[in-house]
Amino acid sequence: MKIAVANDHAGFPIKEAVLEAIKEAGHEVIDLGTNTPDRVDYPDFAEKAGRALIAGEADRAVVICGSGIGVNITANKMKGVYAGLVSDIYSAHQGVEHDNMNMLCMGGQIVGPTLAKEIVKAFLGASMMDVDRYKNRINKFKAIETEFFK
Ligand SMILES: O=C(CO)[C@H](O)[C@H](O)COP(=O)(O)O
Repeated sequence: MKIAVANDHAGFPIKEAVLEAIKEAGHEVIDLGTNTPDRVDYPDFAEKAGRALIAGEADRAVVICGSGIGVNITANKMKGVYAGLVSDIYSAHQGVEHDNMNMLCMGGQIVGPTLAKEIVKAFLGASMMDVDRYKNRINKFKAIETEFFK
């Protein structure tokens, strides 16, 4: 898969670990920055990753700020982006299996590099499960998305 990666300055400290995990899992990185510790605004980077998903340039995305919250809120404003804030391995795969999460958000001030690598690998190794109740629930949140995202 092609995986978009975007982060702000506070996500930068775990970026290298994230890139390593993606490559070790056999996927291609689309690096959307930032690539220095200089202060930037997280919405600009969450938006880049969301646009890459929506345009079909990326299959999934990993986006990092200090807490993961700012990028998560931003990304979920974009129709077609299903972002989850994750700091544990179970949620990293369950979010894909049940909810078809296509963007993983993490906090570089919350999750260390070793855990971040395991989270990324769990996210990338997961697939949506073919279970009617999960598909029905996704259809329900997509109906809400359609109503509210004009
Ligand atoms: O976590 C974040 C948003 O949820 C940002 O990374 C954080 O707000 C950056 O703060 P600062 O500019 O003070 O370094």
